[in-house]
Amino acid sequence: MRIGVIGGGAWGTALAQVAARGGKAVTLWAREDDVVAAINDTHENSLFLRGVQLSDTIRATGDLAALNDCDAILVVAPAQHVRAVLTAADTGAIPLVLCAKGIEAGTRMLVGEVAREAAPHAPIAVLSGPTFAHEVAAGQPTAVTLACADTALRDALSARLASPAFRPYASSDVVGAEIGGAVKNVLAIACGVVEGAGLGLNARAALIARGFAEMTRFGLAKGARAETLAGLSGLGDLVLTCSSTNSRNFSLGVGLGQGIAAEGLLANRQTVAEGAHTAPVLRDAAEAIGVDMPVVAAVCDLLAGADVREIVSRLLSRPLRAEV
Ligand SMILES: NC(=O)c1ccc[n+]([C@@H]2O[C@H](COP(=O)([O-])OP(=O)(O)OC[C@H]3O[C@@H](n4cnc5c(N)ncnc54)[C@H](O)[C@@H]3O)[C@@H](O)[C@H]2O)c1
Ligand SMILES: O=P(O)(O)OC[C@H](O)CO
Repeated sequence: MRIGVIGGGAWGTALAQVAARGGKAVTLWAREDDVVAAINDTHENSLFLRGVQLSDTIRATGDLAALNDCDAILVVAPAQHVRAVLTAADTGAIPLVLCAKGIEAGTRMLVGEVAREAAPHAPIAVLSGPTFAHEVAAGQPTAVTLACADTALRDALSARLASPAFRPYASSDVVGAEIGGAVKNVLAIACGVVEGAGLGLNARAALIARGFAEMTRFGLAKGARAETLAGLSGLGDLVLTCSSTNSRNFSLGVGLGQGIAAEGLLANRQTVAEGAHTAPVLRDAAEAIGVDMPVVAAVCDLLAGADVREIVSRLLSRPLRAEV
């Protein structure tokens, strides 16, 4: 199975490295000419994944047409750009493995729904889970959810990508795998706020648990399965992203918690904090179907400039209620 990758950010590059293990050829499309040149000339993506020596069987290209002879393509552009790159790539019926975590602004579509519109003939799979790119690229042990309705395709993809250090767990719940990854980014911002505002570890644990309740309410309403949300792509990724400043979303929240305005934190950044884009879309999508997501709403208000103490006091003064 010849693998192509769309997206030369940290995660696309790390996944190219996963796919290239054992000396297999991988074609990686990157948007930036200097990323293409750096990968081909020095086998390092010095812009997005500095310090990782990449396999010399990874060939980078700036030409999307170079992916047309692949047997499967990992789509690793940020969620807000997936539609544009898939439309431009025009890869026909080549299976797409969606690896971005987010919801498209404007349409409120999950990345899978976007891909079905932009590439209507392509079989769709989703790869998601607790995966810091640097650790994956360094070969540290990692497990992910690989969701696809077509079991033969799913098994072929799993066999192609698996190694002792990279374990895909199979699922048929594509929507569930997507929702976990999209929602956890917003909740990670909230946990970062708790850290930045010095509210303590009890508060962070409470937020992870109550955030997971929000993820579950929204996911079930959208047709996800509870066990997917409690698995690697949901709770697993939530715990990872809410625990470390290695997370861009958590780090953004730390800044907000310290009272720094979102505008400044988000200006001129090269790396993506998906939760900032997903938060308002998720809040609106939840409101539209009557799902209560107070932590997500609080993150939206903080991103819009609300005062941290006011938002914390609003959350803590909500009426007491049953846990479940
Ligand atoms: N970095 C990780 O550890 C990690 C792990 C799992 C999933 N993800 C997800 O992977 C996706 C990509 O994130 P990343 O970390 O690889 O990115 P990154 O932050 O390392 O780099 C930003 C990426 O955005 C791309 N980009 C910027 N403007 C663009 C445009 N107009 N059109 C197309 N692409 C554009 C850049 O080319 C670059 O590839 C995100 O959805 C992210 O949530 C990331
Ligand atoms: O750095 P973040 O917050 O985008 O998180 C990266 C991955 O999604 C963690 O699984």
